[in-house]
Amino acid sequence: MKAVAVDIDGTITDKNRKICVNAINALRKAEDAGYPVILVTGNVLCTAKMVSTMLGTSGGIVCENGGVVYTTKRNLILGDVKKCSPAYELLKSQYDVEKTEFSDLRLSEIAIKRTIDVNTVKKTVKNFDVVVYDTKFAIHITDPLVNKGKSLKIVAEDMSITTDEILAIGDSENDLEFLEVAGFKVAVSNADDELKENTDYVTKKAYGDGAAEAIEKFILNK
Ligand SMILES: O=C(O)COP(=O)(O)O
Ligand SMILES: [Mg+2]
Repeated sequence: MKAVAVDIDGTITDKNRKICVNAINALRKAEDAGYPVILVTGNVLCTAKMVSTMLGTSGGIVCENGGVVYTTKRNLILGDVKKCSPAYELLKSQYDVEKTEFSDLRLSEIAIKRTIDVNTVKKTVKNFDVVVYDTKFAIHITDPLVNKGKSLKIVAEDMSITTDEILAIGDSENDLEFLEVAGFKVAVSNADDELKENTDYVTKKAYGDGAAEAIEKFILNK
């Protein structure tokens, strides 16, 4: 492996999005050992960039579920939010939905609070050209042409590595695509069943402690 790619919410944090100290330490040690860390998240760029700065990660950043890519070589908006708006407007006309905070900073997709069942969202917008993810922290209405996996490939290219040289760690359905392209796939123990069924390793510990467990086991203690 040459790099580590981690989801943020539910993977290096706890269930309330509070970052886990063990995950911070493991990520710092991975960087110090020469394994750049890539953040791959549904969060907006300014949130992800601040997490990257505070963690000291040196790999690129995939945000908005692949809709936005940030590397030392380029900053790309790949998702088309114009595909997502009509779906959101229909939802809003039928249900009491609310965008997540800082929605004006979201460039390539629309994220709403989990005040509505995700299956109701998926049913309501089924005729629109969108993909809906429930990350357990928000519901995202996204451009089907982008996802975390496709954008991780762009980041890997800018880092002169291939995605099969990356160890990837995630917790929910919006992580499926980036784990799929990674060389070693890890689901934390709190992950969705669908993610756990498609991985090389499921951690014994949950949330950020699980991410730390996998980094120590497969990167630091190799
Ligand atoms: O933005 C979200 O809803 C979840 O973010 P994540 O992809 O880092 O888990
Ligand atoms: Mg997550």
